[in-house]
Amino acid sequence: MENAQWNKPVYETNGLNLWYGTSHALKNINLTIHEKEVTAIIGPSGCGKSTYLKTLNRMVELAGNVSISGNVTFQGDNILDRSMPVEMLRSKVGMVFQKPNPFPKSIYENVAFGPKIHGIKNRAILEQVVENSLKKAALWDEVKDRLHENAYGLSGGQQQRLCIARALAVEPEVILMDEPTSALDPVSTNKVEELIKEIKNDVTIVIVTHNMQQAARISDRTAFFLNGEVIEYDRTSTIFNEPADQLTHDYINGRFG
Ligand SMILES: Nc1ncnc2c1ncn2[C@@H]1O[C@H](COP(=O)(O)OP(=O)(O)OP(=O)(O)O)[C@@H](O)[C@H]1O
Repeated sequence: MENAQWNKPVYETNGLNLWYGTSHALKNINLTIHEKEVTAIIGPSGCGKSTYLKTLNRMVELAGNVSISGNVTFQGDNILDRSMPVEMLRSKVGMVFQKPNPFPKSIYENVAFGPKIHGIKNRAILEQVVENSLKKAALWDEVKDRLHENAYGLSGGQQQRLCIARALAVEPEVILMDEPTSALDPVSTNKVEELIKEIKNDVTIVIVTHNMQQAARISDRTAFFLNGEVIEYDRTSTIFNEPADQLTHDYINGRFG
């Protein structure tokens, strides 16, 4: 069942424009991300999905030569304001990438890393955080007897769930996911989808996906991007069953993209 219609806004994007050099990648984006919902971002390759996602934690600036106008507020603060400390933002907003990227450390150390950075030193507390995070990421049973083995020994699907556990360990408000299952087999994909449905009780999720069935299965709202613009943004059931825009209809039905 979808969440209530008006969950509290977490992010509010107003009149966002972004250029890489002279290339206009995001055009007048207006989008509200609601708390404890899964918001899917869909659209053809190159339409600006990842750029928008990476604006939400200001990672996009790492590309260099990026200029931005407009407003993106996170919990009421404009994150594009230079005075907003990016570390504070990133401590509340985790990210999971297309390719699992565990650290070359043990499973335990991967999950304990963030809490340690945040100052937790007590071993018993750390052990509890690691266990809870791995349980939330539906990985505990598979790794509880090998916590001190290198994370690279896990399968790709397990590594991706470990990365989700690592993100959850710092109790973020939001997790941004950039095509988190595109490198995984169907069984692992299913596990990650189930876990996304589970963790949205605790955390807001924004997910970029090329897989429209996935967007339909797991998200509450869907934004359809095309050529740097949001063509339509609505409840997922509306986008997939009765979209307002012909372009959305055509994309959903595989006519292009
Ligand atoms: N670092 C960069 N420098 C210059 N242009 C970039 C950079 N990153 C992305 N772009 C361009 O910005 C546009 C949007 O790219 P983006 O990666 O956001 O699209 P996307 O919808 O996520 O695509 P895909 O589905 O293929 O990952 C594209 O035209 C892309 O070539």
